[in-house]
Amino acid sequence: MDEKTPPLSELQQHLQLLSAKFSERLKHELPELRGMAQTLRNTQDPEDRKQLLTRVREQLHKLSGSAGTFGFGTLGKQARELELQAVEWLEHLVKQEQGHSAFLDRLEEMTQQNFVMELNAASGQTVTAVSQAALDQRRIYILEHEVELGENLRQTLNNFGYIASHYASVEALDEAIREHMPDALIIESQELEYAAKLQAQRNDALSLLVVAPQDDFSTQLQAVRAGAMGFFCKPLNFSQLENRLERCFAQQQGDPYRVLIVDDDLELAARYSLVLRGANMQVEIINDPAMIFAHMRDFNPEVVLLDVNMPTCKGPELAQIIRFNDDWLRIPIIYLSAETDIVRQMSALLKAGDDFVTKPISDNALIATVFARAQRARLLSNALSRDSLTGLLKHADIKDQLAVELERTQRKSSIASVVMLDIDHFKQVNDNHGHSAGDNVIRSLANLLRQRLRRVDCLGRYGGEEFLAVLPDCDAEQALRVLDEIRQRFSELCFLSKDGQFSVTLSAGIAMTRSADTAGELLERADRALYAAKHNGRNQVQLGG
Ligand SMILES: Nc1nc2c(ncn2[C@@H]2O[C@H](COP(=O)(O)OP(=O)(O)OP(=O)(O)O)[C@@H](O)[C@H]2O)c(=O)[nH]1
Repeated sequence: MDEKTPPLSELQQHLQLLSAKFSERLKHELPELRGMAQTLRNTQDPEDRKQLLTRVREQLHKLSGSAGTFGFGTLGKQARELELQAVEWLEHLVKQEQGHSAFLDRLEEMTQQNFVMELNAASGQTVTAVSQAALDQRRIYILEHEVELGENLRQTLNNFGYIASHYASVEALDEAIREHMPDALIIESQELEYAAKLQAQRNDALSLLVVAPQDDFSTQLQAVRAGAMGFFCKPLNFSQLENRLERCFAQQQGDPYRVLIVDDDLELAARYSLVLRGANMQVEIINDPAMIFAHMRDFNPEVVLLDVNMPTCKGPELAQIIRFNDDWLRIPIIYLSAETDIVRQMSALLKAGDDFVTKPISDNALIATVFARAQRARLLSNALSRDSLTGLLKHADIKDQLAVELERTQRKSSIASVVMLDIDHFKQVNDNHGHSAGDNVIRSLANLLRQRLRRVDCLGRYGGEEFLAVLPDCDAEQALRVLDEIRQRFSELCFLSKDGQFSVTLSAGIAMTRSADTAGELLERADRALYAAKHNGRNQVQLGG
């Protein structure tokens, strides 16, 4: 049930539709409760009363958790108070038979009221929508008076997959900006005044990189005051500059957090999902806890939201099942429950799980809780699984991804391409230009791959100068085309070392998931294709048999 984030107005409409659906549900649920209250009045047998009262309490518990979320705050509060009384009554069933008549009066009274949707109160929790930036290709403007340098930089950034434009004067840049705002601006330090003015006119900060003839303190301070995110001295190191751009964009817009909701209440789950999608998160819902494994594997959530009271399996039980699997230890589990008893909350958390959110929860509180958990989970996961030089997955993690993807293609009868890439004669790069120039080349290839491949593709640093990419739903022809384009662009990149400029090439081998039963076999095939590419003269892509 993974859907794209709808626009805000559409989202609000969806939310209202769900509240209307919930209101329809109340038309059955409230009379049902009233019926139970009346039966309770006439039931004398203590065992029957206990059973009935337990059902009433469960029903009240559900109502107290959901009504407020759908805008029926008063009903939610009343249900909560009655639930607490029902609990009390259940605990002292034998001793205290008198007080319950007042309880039943209040219960019947509640079910007869005509509750109105308190929309204003509910939408006091306005859903914060984060705009979905055009992620595919970033527009970069360069203001550089030295035409040759500006053009070279433009060409290099285009090779990385950006749409770069070069301007040789502030006037020309200003005209372009009036037409279309760029995602980032690279500007010379003598034009910082213009950059500062531009920043002051915007609500959100523009990614600004400053190029200066020297790195003195006062120019850098000026750059910081203009809102610069990077400062570079001439002669320009293009790959360092590109790397900084990449970091700026990664900070601005990461992939949406993935959230899995497990709740047997369809409408409530749909509501949470809409609210989180409105905050640019990707959400899947499951109503049957037994489906958990497939969703954990395929969707790979960064946060799991668990209802506590589900008929077939309690939330803490499901949390314990999730914790049986070491691969899912990093994923935070948040319980969503109308349970306010701190002792019972603690006991659930002691079994498994990381946090407790009490229903009804405001939209903004839900977003904030999930966001904070997801952010931390991603940071932790990146720190553990990402290679520090390139930010790509480490050897073991990309191999894990390969196994996951192979299993998925086998289950769904789909295909994926697996690519092994290696930089040609890399030892010579190190020997001729130094280790740090070599590191720059590795980082640049990682950035280029990130830019040119899709977000669904998995990328890892397999070895020193060797990379592994897994491209889901990508046939051999597409893989060949895209890899050959990457090869071509990489060969056109111009690197700088103390001894001058140089360029480098790469070789790649592709294997198709269909051709192998195991991840090991696939890697072997891709490696053989890479070997063939090297053997045939390098700077080429080969498709394995
Ligand atoms: N700068 C840098 N060099 C690395 C890193 N990891 C591995 N290397 C170097 O990469 C070089 C790999 O060289 P080889 O495997 O002999 O192959 P090659 O020179 O690339 O030649 P072919 O693959 O046959 O085209 C070695 O010199 C390693 O020291 C790294 O993180 N940074």
